[in-house]
Parts: sequence; C-alpha cells; structure tokens
Amino acid sequence: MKTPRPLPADVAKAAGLPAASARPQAQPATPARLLVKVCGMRDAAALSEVAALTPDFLGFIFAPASPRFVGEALAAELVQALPASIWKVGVFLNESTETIVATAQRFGLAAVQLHGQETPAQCEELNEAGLLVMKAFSVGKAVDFAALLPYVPHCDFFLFDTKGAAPGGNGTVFDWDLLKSYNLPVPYFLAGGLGLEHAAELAALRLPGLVGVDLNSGFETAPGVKDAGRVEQMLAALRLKTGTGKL
Ligand SMILES: O=C(O)c1ccccc1NCC(=O)[C@H](O)[C@H](O)COP(=O)(O)O
Repeated sequence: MKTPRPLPADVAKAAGLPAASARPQAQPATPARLLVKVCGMRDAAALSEVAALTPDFLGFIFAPASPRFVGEALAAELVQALPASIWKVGVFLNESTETIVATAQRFGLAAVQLHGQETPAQCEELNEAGLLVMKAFSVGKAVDFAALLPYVPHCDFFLFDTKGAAPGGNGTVFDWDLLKSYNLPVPYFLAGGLGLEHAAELAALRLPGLVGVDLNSGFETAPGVKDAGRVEQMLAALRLKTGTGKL
C-alpha cells in the first residue's frame, strides 16, 4: 500500500487540516482560508496563466462526454511540468481503477476526483495506489450524510456539487444551508455554479467541514478556457497572495 503524498504543511495548516497524511478523526478546525481548486483545465495558454496564480488544486477532466475533456488538448508533459506545489487532480466518471491509475501516472496526477457512482471499495483501491481521493456527491433538495459513512475511511476529501442535467459543470448553485448539519470527519470542497458574485459570501462562509471551493464554469470564457483575471480576483477575495508563485 502506498501512502498518498501529504498536502504541503503551510497549505494544510491554512485549511485547518493535519500536516501529515493522517486522516482527520474529527472535523477540521475553522480554516484560516479556503483552499481553491480550479477545475476543467483544457486550454494550454489559460493553464499557464492560471497556474502562475498558484491555486491549491488544478482539475483536469477525463470524462469523454464533458466539454472540458482533456483528450488530446493538453500534452501529459505539460501537466507534469506544473509546479509541484499545485495539486493536480484528475476528474473521472465511473472509470476503472486500472484506467484511472494509468492516467494518473501518465499525467503526474497526485489526486483523483470521482464524480460518478464509484463505490467505497474503489476509493480504497485508489487511495492504496497512493492517490489522494476526493469523492464528489451531487446535492439536490437534501443530503443524506449517513449514506456517505462507508466512504469516510477511504476518502481524503468530499466535494459537494449541484445535482443537474450533466454529471458536473452545470453552473448552478445548491442551497449551502443543507451543509450546516454536516457531521462527518472528512473535509469537503463546495462546488456548483460558483462565480465572482459569491466571492464575499464565500470568504465569510463558515460551515462545518468546509475547507475549499471549486471554481469551474463561472470562471470561463468558453468551456475549458479559464479566465485568469477572474480567477485572480477570486483568489484575492479569498485572501490569497497571488501571482508571485507563493501562497
Ligand atoms: O465540468 C464538467 O464538465 C464535468 C463533467 C463531468 C464530470 C465532472 C465535471 N466537472 C467537475 C467539477 O468538479 C466541477 O467543477 C463542478 O461540477 C462544478 O462546476 P460548475 O457548476 O460549472 O461550477
């Protein structure tokens, strides 16, 4: 069994997470700032601009039906060459463990986001393969947190996204108050329709277990083409130091 690479100590500390790879046994402390994941990177020029802003995570979608599917758009070497301080996340939808691990090796991904109906057993397999595991769940009118219990031992993060017509990237917000009763030890990212208009609210948002936000269609000029200016404004609003290669 391989151990997933731990988050950099300063990033973990800012997010109120343990510095080492130890899985939290209790909910994380209130974070000093939210971690930021910019998802759906597909355009090489935009990737370079956004990477220069040093978000915590960059997401690459490996679901062929997505308009943000990496496909042949980005060379694996380009992704591999990104700064080591940025966690590279591969987003997969009901893919086999074998394919996910092979893709992660090819692109140098440290983390995987499972956006379909993946089981706790598959999360465990991927975690044991040395990948940080983020399991996504779609949120509609209610969340059944008890149903997530089997995932707890095998996931580093959860990600709550808005349920919609597409499996992800719907561009719509769910009712964040549904997360007020979250009582599991796995820290989570908030996703779904986030845009600059939410910046102030997100900077002040306190929800149990919330450690990060996921930015996608609200920060694009076209699917997969991120607007670095808008990302930079969001990072600034969430009180990150940007553009210097340092968090
Ligand atoms: O964004 C996609 O096209 C996508 C397709 C299939 C599976 C996952 C996908 N996105 C994953 C994400 O984490 C998105 O950032 C998340 O769904 C929020 O997107 P948005 O509502 O556009 O902010």
